[in-house]
Amino acid sequence: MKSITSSQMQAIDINCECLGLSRMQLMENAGASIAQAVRSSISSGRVVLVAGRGNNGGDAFVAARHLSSYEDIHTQVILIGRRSMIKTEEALKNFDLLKYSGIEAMQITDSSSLENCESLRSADIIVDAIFGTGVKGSIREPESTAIDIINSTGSSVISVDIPSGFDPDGNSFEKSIMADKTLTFHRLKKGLAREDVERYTGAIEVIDIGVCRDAEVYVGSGNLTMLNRRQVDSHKGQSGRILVVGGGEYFGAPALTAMASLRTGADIVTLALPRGVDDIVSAYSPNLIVRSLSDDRLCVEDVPVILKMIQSHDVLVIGNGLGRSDEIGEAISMILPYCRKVVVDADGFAGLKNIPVNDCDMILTPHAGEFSRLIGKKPPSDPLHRLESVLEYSRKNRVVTLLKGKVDIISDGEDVLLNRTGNEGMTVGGTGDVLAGIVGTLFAVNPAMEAASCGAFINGVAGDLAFEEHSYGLLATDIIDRITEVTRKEMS
Ligand SMILES: NC(=O)C1=CN([C@@H]2O[C@H](COP(=O)(O)OP(=O)(O)OC[C@H]3O[C@@H](n4cnc5c(N)ncnc54)[C@H](O)[C@@H]3O)[C@@H](O)[C@H]2O)[C@H](O)CC1
Ligand SMILES: [K+]
Repeated sequence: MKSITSSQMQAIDINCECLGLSRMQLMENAGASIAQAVRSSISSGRVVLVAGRGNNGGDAFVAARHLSSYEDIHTQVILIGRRSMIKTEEALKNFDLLKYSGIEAMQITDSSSLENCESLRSADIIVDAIFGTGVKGSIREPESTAIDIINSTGSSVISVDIPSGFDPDGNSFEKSIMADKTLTFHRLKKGLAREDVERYTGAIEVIDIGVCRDAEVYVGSGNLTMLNRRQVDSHKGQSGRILVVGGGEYFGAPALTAMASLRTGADIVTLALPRGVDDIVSAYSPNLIVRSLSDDRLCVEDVPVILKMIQSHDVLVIGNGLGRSDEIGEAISMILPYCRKVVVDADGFAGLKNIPVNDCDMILTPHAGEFSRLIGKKPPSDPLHRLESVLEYSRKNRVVTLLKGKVDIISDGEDVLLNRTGNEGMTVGGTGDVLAGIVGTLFAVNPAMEAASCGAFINGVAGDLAFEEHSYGLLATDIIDRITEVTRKEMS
């Protein structure tokens, strides 16, 4: 069964919110499913729900409200902390609803009051909702003692989402609740997919909480929360040194790629350009560092110089405006095997005859015509088969493919994401060059799949902002001008 990380789950949460499905609604579904699970375990008896101060606890407050309507079940809530310490609005709202269901929650700030808590020891079921995917670092008090006490009661324990203390992503952890059952929401969390977890989780059940499909299938603002951010104390070069190898046939393409890369936050963008376009691009913007190649087109003689430059850059973006010839294709195929991270776009595909199967991390950004040349046939027109051909190509060649279209398809050979930002005004020349620059900068500090999918999203949103002002008259430079508006809003 597909498992996801806690940050992927958080991204889905945010994407749901953007689509209009609130955390409150998801919490209500989560809590109701906990109550349902308790009810199917016991028809009568004493249930104690031990809640933390985050949304894991919020789920338990909802469950308690649902259980309170069953007279033969005595429901008690213990909050580890005070009401004023509850972290989220939706958890607080559900805490405050408890009193209207006749439930008086105990508020514990000192673990000693848990030591002699008779109701914990005599509970038929304890619901563990101290924390779920939000656990960070070593377990503090009184949560730490709460975990020990719950584990010592011998009561049947149902854990909400994740046994409290257990690491959701499969990293090491110091202590955890030992549950008899774990109800995890929406998708199996990566840490729960491991072999040896039964002693902590007990039986695992994946509970549907009504997440809308698009929140997971389409790239959204939530996905951008997974991007690594520039550190406050970062120094020059830490946010990405990008080398653009392009131009020759055109000078505009590599210049657009380079400016987009800078606008996305790269520290340094160097262009290696054939003679003739080098001077034009140098004059285009003082922000660009231009190194001249040997001739008016990329050629094999340039390879040693480029390989040397690659050593001092994080990502190579190659192809924009290069033109096509056997010599250019040969030079590219001599460069690619020595790259750590490379974005191949436009005329760069000529060098991909036999993709170098090495530890090179590669993102390809073809449009439909370029993709059909890569796979040797026209890509299927129906969405599902088109998606499968991108998945298959990416898996076989161990690359991330961003197939551009009305709906972009992004795959790393395992997962597939779709991007539907952007508009028909973006068919104007140069938008692909801008995308390659955005993806290149993100790739410097993020995994390829995140860089490609979020790059497509940012490029499209910037294009939508440009369309609002310029409609079908929008230019690629208008998109570049709006990149920071998108990244400031989405990545601050
Ligand atoms: N779409 C979904 O999957 C839904 C998930 N829900 C539930 O929400 C939690 C995640 O909630 P969050 O508020 O992000 O964090 P937690 O409640 O898991 O924990 C935060 C809570 O715990 C405290 N804390 C964190 N680390 C420590 C520590 N080392 N020591 C002590 N205390 C710690 C922190 O201070 C906070 O108070 C998810 O698991 C689901 O259960 C939604 O309710 C429904 C949708
Ligand atoms: K839990």
